[in-house]
Amino acid sequence: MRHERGLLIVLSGPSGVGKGTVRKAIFDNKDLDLQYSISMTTRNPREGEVHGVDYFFTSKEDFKQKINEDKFLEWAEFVGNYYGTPIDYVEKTLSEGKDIFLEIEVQGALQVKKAFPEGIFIFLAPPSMRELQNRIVTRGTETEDVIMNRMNAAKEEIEMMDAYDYVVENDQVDLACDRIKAIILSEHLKRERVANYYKRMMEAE
Ligand SMILES: Nc1nc2c(ncn2[C@@H]2O[C@H](COP(=O)(O)OP(=O)(O)O)[C@@H](O)[C@H]2O)c(=O)[nH]1
Ligand SMILES: Nc1ncnc2c1ncn2[C@@H]1O[C@H](COP(=O)(O)OP(=O)(O)O)[C@@H](O)[C@H]1O
Repeated sequence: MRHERGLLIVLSGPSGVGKGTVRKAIFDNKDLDLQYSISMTTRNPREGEVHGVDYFFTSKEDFKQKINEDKFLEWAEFVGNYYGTPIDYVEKTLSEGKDIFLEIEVQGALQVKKAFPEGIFIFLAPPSMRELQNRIVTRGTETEDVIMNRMNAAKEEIEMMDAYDYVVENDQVDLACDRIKAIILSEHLKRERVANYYKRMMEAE
């Protein structure tokens, strides 16, 4: 049958918009059966972050070696650090027919789109630039310099919104979470309908 592989879902958007928060809400909600792709990064762990849960933390040397060994589906340099999606787990999950969920920044999402045009690309957008800045400042994990760099990156990232299949506003976490759930469920229905129709059509006289 067609479409027996799982769905690849990419949630992307500017730093501070609430990707991590919304992603956690989606995973806490048991309506969807998704596997999370844990990224590798060279940035230092923040307080409370756990290796192998939030990220695989590594050195720049090790990261570069893995780039050369083609271990990443995509990777990007973002405000001075490397971030990448280990390819093996993505491939394994999809081939088992399970859905995989990636939370990555915009350059990486565009690379994934080239490799997996059938993926579902969701851009999480802030209600306003002022609110975006508020959220990064309120989170309190970055210095003023880093916040400025991230705000500059955000302006460029927001320009890439058109390349996505869906734009979801993160005004309230539970609403954004519901919208994303609705997108994933309807993509499932769409694929099932196409697959069933295809089967019926091929079996019919
Ligand atoms: N391209 C790419 N971006 C990633 C990956 N993992 C995380 N990111 C993104 O890198 C950016 C910085 O991440 P991080 O330092 O954790 O900051 P935060 O997301 O703002 O809390 C965010 O936009 C993440 O979504 C990855 O594997 N690949
Ligand atoms: N809908 C929302 N309304 C208000 N604050 C939010 C919302 N979503 C996330 N936040 C807050 O904004 C900050 C950045 O969220 P985070 O999930 O770390 O963003 P990202 O992963 O995109 O960088 C956090 O302090 C988070 O609690």
